[in-house]
Amino acid sequence: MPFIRTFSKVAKQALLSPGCGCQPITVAVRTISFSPRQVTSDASFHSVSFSETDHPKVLITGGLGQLGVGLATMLRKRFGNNNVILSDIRKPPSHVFHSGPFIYSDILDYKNLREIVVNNRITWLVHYSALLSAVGEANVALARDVNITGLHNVLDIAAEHGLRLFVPSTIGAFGPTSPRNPTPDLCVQRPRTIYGVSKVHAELMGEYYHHRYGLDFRCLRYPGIISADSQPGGGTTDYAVAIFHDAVKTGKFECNLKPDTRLPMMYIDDCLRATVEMMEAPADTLSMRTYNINAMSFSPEELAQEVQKQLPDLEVTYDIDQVRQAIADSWPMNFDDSNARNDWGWKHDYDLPELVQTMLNYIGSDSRIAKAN
Ligand SMILES: NC(=O)c1ccc[n+]([C@@H]2O[C@H](COP(=O)([O-])OP(=O)(O)OC[C@H]3O[C@@H](n4cnc5c(N)ncnc54)[C@H](O)[C@@H]3O)[C@@H](O)[C@H]2O)c1
Ligand SMILES: C[C@@H](O)[C@H](N)C(=O)O
Repeated sequence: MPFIRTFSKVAKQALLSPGCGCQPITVAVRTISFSPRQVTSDASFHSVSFSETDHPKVLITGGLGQLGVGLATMLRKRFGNNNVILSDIRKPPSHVFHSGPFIYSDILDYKNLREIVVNNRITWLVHYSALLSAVGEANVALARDVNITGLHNVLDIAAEHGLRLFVPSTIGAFGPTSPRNPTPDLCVQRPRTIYGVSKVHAELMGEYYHHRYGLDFRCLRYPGIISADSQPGGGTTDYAVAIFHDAVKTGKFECNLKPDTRLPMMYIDDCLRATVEMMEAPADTLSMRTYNINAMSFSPEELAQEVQKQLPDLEVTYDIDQVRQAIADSWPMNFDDSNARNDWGWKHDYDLPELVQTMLNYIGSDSRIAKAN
């Protein structure tokens, strides 16, 4: 029986301050027989007494995807290398493995995840594991397991151990009946992908645990994220990363979305900074627990034109992927993030020209180094 059903009392507000966690990473060696899903009805959440001056001890699930390594780098600079643990089910590349603590964690393995949280005195959990929109449609059963069952494990462990929990949502949490231009925080959400359905579920479950049990749940709906040094994991917005690599390497790009498909987008540095800012925001500044964040909106032809200002010889052709196109046509065109801006001061740094310049500088210098070696 899920532990949530066994609680008769509403737990007190989970502690809001970031917690301490200065121990070196602990390898899981014990088998724990006690399950928090079987606690008795008079149980209450841990009352964690951390000093305000101590750093949080952070665990990032699904950390080897497009966003996790960058977030770990940012958090490690802020809180210290040993206070941020990356985890995933994949083998980390050598530079990631040697840059700070890494641990194997399958979010579908509840006991293992709980053991990692306990043994390492985790206080913040950033839950990045997911199957994105296009790969989710290709494997609905796996997406349902990872995105929904995995989330249940994370929620229960976060609630039981008084963690601050960040779960990203997405523009994909909206659907064809949502207002698309712009899309506000609160409106109809009837997505038509398993990815979107699982993210609406995550938003609602996180907010429910917050109101019912005091879980410090925080959620941002990210737009499509664009990064130079990490590859996207199979989404609908991936074209906006691929164009830069192809433009620099071959001077040609074949786009899988129609030229006028407008979607909200953001450079990775803005996305990761927003995540840290929202995690650090005092609870009383958060009038909601799930916020839209945005930076820019553009279509493939507008992005191509901006890239062609720097690389005029770039040739762009279109070969439409019907699955991705149908998904994109149901998503927001512009995202209204005024609540994030008003409540906790969200402000993006990168618009389209800065994004293009930054991406080309990064990928261009990378390819010059590769050619020189
Ligand atoms: N990248 C974007 O454009 C974007 C936009 C909106 C929201 N998001 C959200 O941000 C989060 C991170 O996105 P990303 O782009 O880094 O995703 P990604 O697909 O690149 O990485 C996801 C990671 O999850 C891991 N994973 C899969 N199954 C797992 C399991 N059973 N246990 C543990 N890990 C598992 C994968 O190995 C992978 O490394 C996701 O929740 C995603 O929905 C991303
Ligand atoms: C938008 C986002 O959630 C992801 N990049 C996708 O396209 O699936």
